[in-house]
Amino acid sequence: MTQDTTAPDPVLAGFRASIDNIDAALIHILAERFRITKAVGAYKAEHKLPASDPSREERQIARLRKLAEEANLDPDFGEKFIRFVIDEVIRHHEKAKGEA
Ligand SMILES: C=C(O[C@@H]1C=C(C(=O)O)C=C[C@H]1O)C(=O)O
Repeated sequence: MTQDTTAPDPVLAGFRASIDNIDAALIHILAERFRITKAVGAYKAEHKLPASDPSREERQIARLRKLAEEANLDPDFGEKFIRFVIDEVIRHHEKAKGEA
């Protein structure tokens, strides 16, 4: 017999309510991070500083991999996620330099 996927499932709905709250928090946290990195981009453009700082990124990634391990999160996933975010920030910084 196939499962009726339209029937309300309060257990699944409870899990999903929590996932929705966590996703909302992630969006707010990311928005706040991009708000501050935008200010960094403007500062770098004004002071003719390079858009990226690979040694800072290396330290961040090492720190976050350790935090991920301690939090029982796959450190490779943690690194991929922060790399994705940082690459987007650098793209914004390069654009800000082009506009300065
Ligand atoms: C935000 C900065 O600019 C870049 C972006 C980073 C980030 O998103 O964490 C880190 C280093 C830089 O490559 C910075 O230099 O601090």
